[in-house]
Amino acid sequence: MSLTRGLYAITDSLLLADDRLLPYCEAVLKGGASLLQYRDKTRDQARRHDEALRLRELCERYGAQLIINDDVALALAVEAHGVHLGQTDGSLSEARARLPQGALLGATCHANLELAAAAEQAGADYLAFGRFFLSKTKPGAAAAPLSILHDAGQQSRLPKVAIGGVSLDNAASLLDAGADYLAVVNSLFAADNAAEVERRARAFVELIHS
Ligand SMILES: Cc1ncc(COP(=O)(O)OP(=O)(O)O)c(N)n1
Ligand SMILES: Cc1ncsc1CCOP(=O)(O)O
Ligand SMILES: [Mg+2]
Repeated sequence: MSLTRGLYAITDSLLLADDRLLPYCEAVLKGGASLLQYRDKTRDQARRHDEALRLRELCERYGAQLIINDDVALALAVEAHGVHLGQTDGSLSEARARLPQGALLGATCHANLELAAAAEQAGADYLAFGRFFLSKTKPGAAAAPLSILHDAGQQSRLPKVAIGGVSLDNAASLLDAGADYLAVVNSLFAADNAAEVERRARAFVELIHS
């Protein structure tokens, strides 16, 4: 399935503790998210494998794609739809070579067009830029200007993902600046119940397709 535009939900092990992972992820998928990233920084390999497998099954039920953050081996083990790698997560070209044909490879490019060009050269399927707004999930992430989205579009035809503090209040500014996907953690998952998560996902998706 090729990438176009949409909502890219990213999990967070703190916000999704206490058995919230599956129901809240199902809620974003019901709300129309097309990409779901499993982002878990713990070292509990057995739990990570189990959760990733369940999320892959869930994504398949909703016609969405599961992307594994940081970990090519886990993506291969659970037959995920793809992997997202940052600048310190290993070689993109090696990941490309290890992944099966058709698997998605995403790359963090911060606010740097040279990183974007290198990622494209290495075989990335999308380019992620940010953080654009203050992020509760990753408060130390370096700021990126909205103009990087426009500039990246001049250089590449690959889909551009915007990340960092994305909310329903600022989403339109990112879409206007050229974002194809909105990658969101806190504004989706910091919610009291799954119905609210679904409502927020639906609102993002409506904005993206309006
Ligand atoms: C879609 C998307 N964009 C950027 C990131 C950040 O990746 P990275 O820089 O490797 O930081 P961590 O997420 O691993 O802390 C991402 N995960 N997803
Ligand atoms: C992983 C990552 N990389 C840059 S900001 C960020 C976190 C995004 O989470 P939130 O949507 O809560 O700001
Ligand atoms: Mg990473």
